[in-house]
Amino acid sequence: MSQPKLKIESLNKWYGSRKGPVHALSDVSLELADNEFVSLVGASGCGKSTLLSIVAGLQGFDNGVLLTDGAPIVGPGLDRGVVFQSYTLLPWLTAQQNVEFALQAAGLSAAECRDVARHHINLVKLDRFADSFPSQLSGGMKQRVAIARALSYRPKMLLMDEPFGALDALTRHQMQELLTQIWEEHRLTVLFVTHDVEEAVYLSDRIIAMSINPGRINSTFHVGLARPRNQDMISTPEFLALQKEVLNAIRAGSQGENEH
Ligand SMILES: Nc1ncnc2c1ncn2[C@@H]1O[C@H](COP(=O)(O)OP(=O)(O)OP(=O)(O)O)[C@@H](O)[C@H]1O
Repeated sequence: MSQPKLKIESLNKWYGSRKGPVHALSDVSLELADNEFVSLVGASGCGKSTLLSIVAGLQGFDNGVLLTDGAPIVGPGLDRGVVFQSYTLLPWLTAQQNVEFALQAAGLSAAECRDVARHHINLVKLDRFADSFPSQLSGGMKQRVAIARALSYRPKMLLMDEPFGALDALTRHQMQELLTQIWEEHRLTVLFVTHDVEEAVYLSDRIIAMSINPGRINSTFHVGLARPRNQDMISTPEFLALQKEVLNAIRAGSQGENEH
């Protein structure tokens, strides 16, 4: 049997705080298959961002197992692209240059950087805005640049923390369409954090609902909706029933064990 793309086993993470230790992740175990799209949902503070940043290698954990393709994750790497809610673009560089900058760090020549960056700017449909600076771009466009940048060094895994959380509803739907299209064409493993259950159902193969205090996995939902998906599916009984089930799980997990 092939290795899972991501394997998390009995992972624990504690933070120190003035009020005492916070058990941010308690015995979290999760596997992602190659090309699988998995969303993490749950009440604020259940550890979604912590888990994502640990997988990104941006912070460590106290104990447990964390492997990608069977190898331990010990820090950030080009095999994992990260997109956050805030756009994190360099304001003094154009859209094209922001992507080139990431590629220079990956060791490509100047000509390769230019070509690969242009290809990914086109992929996110920003051809006409390649030479615009972030201040000249809308929120959705800035997030397209961030996605182009994350995809440009061809990661095997895309880690996204509320990437569309700051966008208006229409732009958000457009970005969901774009992401689905890119994911269907290029196939990569995605771990996606969102507060929006509709978004999670629309995008995912699987949804992981987490509980708070301590942060842990409380339920898993397989999304059986056919692909390719379209926004019309959002009003079908099947979609709405799953959305309700996930919402109920989030509600049930929003009061911590430590608070009863
Ligand atoms: N740097 C830190 N120091 C201390 N405690 C932290 C730190 N970062 C997160 N926490 C705590 O760890 C728990 C999990 O936080 P985390 O941000 O991962 O949750 P989340 O589910 O992503 O929340 P949200 O949906 O609000 O972003 C919370 O109790 C939070 O207060």
